[in-house]
Amino acid sequence: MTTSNRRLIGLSSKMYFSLDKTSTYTSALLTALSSLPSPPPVDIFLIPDFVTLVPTAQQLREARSDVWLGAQDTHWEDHGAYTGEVSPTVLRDVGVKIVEVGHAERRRLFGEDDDITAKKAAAVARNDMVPLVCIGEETEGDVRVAVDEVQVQVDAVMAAVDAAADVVLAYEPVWAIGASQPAGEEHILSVVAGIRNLDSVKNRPGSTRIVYGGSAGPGLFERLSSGVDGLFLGRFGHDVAQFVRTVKEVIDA
Ligand SMILES: O=C[C@H](O)COP(=O)(O)O
Repeated sequence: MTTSNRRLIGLSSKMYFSLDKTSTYTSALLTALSSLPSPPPVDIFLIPDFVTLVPTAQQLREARSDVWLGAQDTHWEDHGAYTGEVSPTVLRDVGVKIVEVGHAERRRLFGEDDDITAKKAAAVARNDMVPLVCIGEETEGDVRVAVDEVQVQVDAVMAAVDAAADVVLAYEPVWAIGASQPAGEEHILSVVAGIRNLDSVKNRPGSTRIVYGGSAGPGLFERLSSGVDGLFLGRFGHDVAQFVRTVKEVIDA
């Protein structure tokens, strides 16, 4: 796998979209992105739900798109008696390139801890996809406290993932997810600088890109571009025009 330091921006539809909505969203997105240079100067990813991965992969293939297909989760084993789970090998077969693990909603609602998140991240890298590891502190407050809380999450993942693999960390303060506005730029930049300075991050040979997520949308990236590698959008990317506007901002900042 080649390492990359390109900026990246993507969107997870979480469980908001119907089958039809994912299809119409993807078509509109591909049309809007066709005005960008090809290949685009940043990595762009789209993460629909599991059921729509196959038709979305087909849409991307038919459009010969450079947009990366992503998955919202994976199991940590490649095969076995794990009813209801999805294998990372199947995700790779479908054409998935980036897999989200450890999202705050998985941690809070489904009891996923750092150990499970680390095993999932390792499984993604082992199957030649990029782990998109969500990390973030629970409560709004001091930068030092946030970095200490996030360090435990990051160290667990980095101990499990091949040191040469590309990793993307999505810094998503839990208190800024689903909010009306993102965390303040000073807080984001300070915590991201603290993450980059962790031994488990700065000493690994593989690339570690850090994007910000949590009520991200248009108008944010120009304030973060000095220290952050991109954005991870949720609700504020549901409108294709708003998402593409944000993509352009990440390219131009
Ligand atoms: O997966 C994306 C993040 O959790 C952000 O979601 P949000 O922008 O809707 O708060």
